Amino acid sequence: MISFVNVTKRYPDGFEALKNVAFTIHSGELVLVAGHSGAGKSTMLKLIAAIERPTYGNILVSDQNVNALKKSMIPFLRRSLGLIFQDQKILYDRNVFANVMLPLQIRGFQNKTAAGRVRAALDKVGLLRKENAYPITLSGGEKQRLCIARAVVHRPSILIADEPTANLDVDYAQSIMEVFRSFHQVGVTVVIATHDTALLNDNRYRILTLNQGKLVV
Ligand SMILES: Nc1ncnc2c1ncn2[C@@H]1O[C@H](COP(=O)(O)OP(=O)(O)OP(=O)(O)O)[C@@H](O)[C@H]1O
Repeated sequence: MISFVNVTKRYPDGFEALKNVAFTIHSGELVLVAGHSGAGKSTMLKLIAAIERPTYGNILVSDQNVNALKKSMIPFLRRSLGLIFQDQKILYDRNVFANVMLPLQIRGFQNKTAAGRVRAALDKVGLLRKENAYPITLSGGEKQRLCIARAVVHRPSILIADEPTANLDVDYAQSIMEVFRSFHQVGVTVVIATHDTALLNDNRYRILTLNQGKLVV
């Protein structure tokens, strides 16, 4: 579960990106976050992951009060999260397998266990055939799948994605959404910020809409 209780985020320059925002996303839900450019979508996702901290209000993620977390506890919060942000770099000097392996190596997994998990993650996103490929040879959609595989390889219960279908054509965007839906179907909570009108017109999804930092109700 993710809960925002009257959350305001003011950046150091004084700009209020979120104003008194309150909502709850229940475990296992798939929710889209919509709004104009600058509405505060990325800020909302960064607050969930404690990449940014709120100025006022409380944020609960899986029963943890994120604002009360000491810096040293943030890695424990992140273990339950899979993050797909635009600025996460793919390593071009390693193949697909090694890119997805990296988060597990950092967490100290044994190679054999880790290799099984990497292949399971690549299989889920449809990239198993490309495990030896170098990222330079992948299409935009395949690179996005690589980022998703890397985000889910430690089996998080919550997936957070910022504009995961940006710059992809309609067919690729739909297939990326299928990947997110498949995680949702096995009980993962999925939160996706998007501008994608095709997605936002799909009435299967609950949508949280932001307008100038306020939640539209
Ligand atoms: N570190 C920061 N310092 C100051 N202002 C910031 C910072 N990060 C974001 N902002 C401002 O906060 C507002 C909301 O930004 P945010 O990135 O959350 O919007 P967004 O809805 O994700 O926009 P987009 O769709 O263009 O990505 C914007 O006006 C942005 O300029």
